[in-house]
Amino acid sequence: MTGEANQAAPRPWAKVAPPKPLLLKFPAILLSFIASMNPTKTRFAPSPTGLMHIGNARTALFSALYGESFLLRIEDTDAERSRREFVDELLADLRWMGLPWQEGPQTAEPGPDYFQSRRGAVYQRYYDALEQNGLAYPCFCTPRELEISRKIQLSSGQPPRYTGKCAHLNPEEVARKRAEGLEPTLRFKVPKRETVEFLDGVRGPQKFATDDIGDFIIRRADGSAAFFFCNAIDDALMGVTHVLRGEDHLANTPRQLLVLKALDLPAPQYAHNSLILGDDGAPLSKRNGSRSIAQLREEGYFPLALLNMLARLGHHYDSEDIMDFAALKARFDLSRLGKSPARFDIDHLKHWQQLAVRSADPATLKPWLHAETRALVPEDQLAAFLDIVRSNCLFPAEADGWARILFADELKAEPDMAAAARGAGEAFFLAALDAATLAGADFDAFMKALKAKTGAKGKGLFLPLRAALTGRHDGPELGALYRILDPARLHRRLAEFTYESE
Ligand SMILES: Nc1ncnc2c1ncn2[C@@H]1O[C@H](COP(=O)(O)OP(=O)(O)OP(=O)(O)O)[C@@H](O)[C@H]1O
Ligand SMILES: [Zn+2]
Repeated sequence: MTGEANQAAPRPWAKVAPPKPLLLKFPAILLSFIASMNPTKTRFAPSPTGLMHIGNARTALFSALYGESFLLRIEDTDAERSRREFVDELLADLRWMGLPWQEGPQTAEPGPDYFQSRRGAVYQRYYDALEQNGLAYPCFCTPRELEISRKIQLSSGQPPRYTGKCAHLNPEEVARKRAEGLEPTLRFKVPKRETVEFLDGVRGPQKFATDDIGDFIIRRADGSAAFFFCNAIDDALMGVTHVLRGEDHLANTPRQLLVLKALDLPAPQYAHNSLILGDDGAPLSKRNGSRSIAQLREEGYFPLALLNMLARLGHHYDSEDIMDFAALKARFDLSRLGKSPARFDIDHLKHWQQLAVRSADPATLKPWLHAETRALVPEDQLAAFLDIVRSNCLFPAEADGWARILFADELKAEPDMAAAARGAGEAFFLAALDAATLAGADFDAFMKALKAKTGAKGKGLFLPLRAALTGRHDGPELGALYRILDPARLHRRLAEFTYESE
């Protein structure tokens, strides 16, 4: 492995070691040891609050590409927005993309190992440890009080952050407020006048002053764990060595490093990728209804196309060839990640889709077709039809269109194509019928005979034939059409214009 992220992160802020909670000291040492023995372990930790979009998918892919082992964790502490069906969709999307996770849930049934909503008891041990060591305190401030304080700070030109008001409550005051039935949040006490530094695998050295970070909530009033806390704790407990995630989390990292340091837990190395932007220039987000992976899957995109597009979105490969997951993984290099935001362009995805369709074998292509399409195509014509699909279609719906043209009787011609056929005249099609009868399955012989009889060439030869046989401008080469059409149907289509042109 190469790349900046594998160098030890400098931690000059670790000058004064915090009091080590005895209860947790031994496991922490053990965890560091295990982490040092283990291979690079990455993770994807989505919240099941919507359908996975291309930004999430790229984060998952980069993590899977980089990690020697890859873990999946469901961050479902937001009870209001988290939904079981989104976990289902998420697992389906990752499986469809072919991203194998070595650790993580196999079903959407929440369990204590990889669903944060079920890990309250684990987190409680660490809350207790922080509180006992004076590193966290209950906060009874109401949302309204916090909002007023925020406004005051903003109006006096200060950045809004928690004032630390409740840090000064004595145990009696805390007990009294609790007795009144007030449910506090738990805040992490941020050390003063320190600097948090880390080496970001994408963005290089990072430095944050703790004085710019207000004491932040690590447990919500309803008892649920806040992101800063459970995300960091779980990475440590699960032995994650490298966190590849979106840049939206960069400012969270110093907070998470402070929590881990306070608990003497090992910190992973972080690499923050630029966000993927949509057409409107805003980052893709579950909240703004960005195009979902499920939607792409339904439209018939191949996972291989998506993987190849995503792997090149903000990451450079020397080869422009389509590669499978293993090849993408072998050539993935953290130092080739770009710092500027990448824009999702559907045409790039279509480019890879075209390569994926072209290179797909029958075993991949056949189930990709709609069931109705498969029902239309005679078994002995399937291979020839798949060849037509490979060079003419991007999606199953397009393949279905061609199956209807080639294997069903009714033909809906584009208006100008019907005119083009009629324009060629009765004599042309009578000659074509004769030539077809003479040549049988031999397309070259058919063309030769038709040319000889009519003197037509170039567009004047091809266009009326294409018009009569398919009713469409574009499509498979004429020879392929000629060979795949049932002779009786071919003759009927040519004969059609021997009457109409009168
Ligand atoms: N537009 C984006 N581009 C790249 N990565 C993204 C983008 N949006 C989110 N991510 C990353 O996807 C991972 C999972 O994030 P999460 O499940 O919170 O999704 P989200 O789209 O940010 O959701 P929400 O809209 O609820 O904030 C995180 O690592 C996050 O940084
Ligand atoms: Zn408070």
